[in-house]
Amino acid sequence: MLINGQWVEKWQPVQASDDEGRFIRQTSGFRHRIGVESPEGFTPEAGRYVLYVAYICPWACRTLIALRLKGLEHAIDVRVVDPRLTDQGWAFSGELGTDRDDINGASHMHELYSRADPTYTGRATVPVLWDRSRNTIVNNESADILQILNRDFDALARNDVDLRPAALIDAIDATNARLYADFNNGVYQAGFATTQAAYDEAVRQVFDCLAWMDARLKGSQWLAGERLTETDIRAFVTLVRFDLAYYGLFKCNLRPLSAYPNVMAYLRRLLALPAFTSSVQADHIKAGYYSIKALNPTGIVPAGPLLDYL
Ligand SMILES: N[C@@H](CCC(=O)N[C@@H](CS)C(=O)NCC(=O)O)C(=O)O
Repeated sequence: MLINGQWVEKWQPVQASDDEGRFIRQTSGFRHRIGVESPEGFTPEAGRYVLYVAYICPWACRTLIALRLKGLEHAIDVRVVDPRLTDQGWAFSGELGTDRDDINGASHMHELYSRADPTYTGRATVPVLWDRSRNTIVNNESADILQILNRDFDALARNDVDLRPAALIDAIDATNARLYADFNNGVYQAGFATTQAAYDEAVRQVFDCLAWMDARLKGSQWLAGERLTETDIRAFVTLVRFDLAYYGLFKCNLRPLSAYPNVMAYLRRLLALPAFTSSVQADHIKAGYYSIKALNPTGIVPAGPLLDYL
């Protein structure tokens, strides 16, 4: 991680935990919005911003899906880091077809953080929305970037899609809150738990949440109302990694995903949409998660599972 703008080599992929061994996620440090009246001058312009993502990362893939659903590929460049975290964090090496950083010439993601803030302390996470005009990070919080892509770039979006319609905001926010706590972050809490009690608590939340989603999807195509919203993006990124990584590596193995028929049908429905399918690189997901040494010291990537939906 970066400490006061300097990369500290003793990088530890397992995140912080509380006294009971529960995993704690770092809060994001750059939280600007984009707008014609942005006090920092972050105005919406085609060609000005770059979205840095990793295909392994569910948080980054949320933003990639939103960008493609909105039809913003022509306006915002995307650069992809390698799937494996190195001892210097995310790298640009061209591994598995990833990108070199031709925009900033960085070899590692942390260089962009210290360029944006020479005194930055924290992990150099993806996604990052970068401003090539002011040479800085606009935002590194995927929940914000989802909203930025949905609304702040509306004048440039080629698709007339609203992922957060006013009439559904309460349902979206309520569903997102449960999804985040019990599912999106819940799988990480199971995977990175350092005590049995913390793991037991997390894995129960994950499977209670799957059962709740399955019941909700019985009479509805989407999770937060009768249309596709950002909530479906948030659910998808965790669902599509479930069999590939969370079931095995994160020990979320109480039941297979196939035990939830409505959830499976929903996952297939989302995978039929190009913005969703194109965000899934199974080889990156497996290589990335199984490279977490603290959870998989040998680094061996399992052969399976063979999945008929990917
Ligand atoms: N709050 C962030 C979390 C992003 C996040 O945790 N990204 C992970 C990859 S899945 C990361 O970059 N980890 C690198 C690290 O922790 O050093 C968001 O949702 O945007």
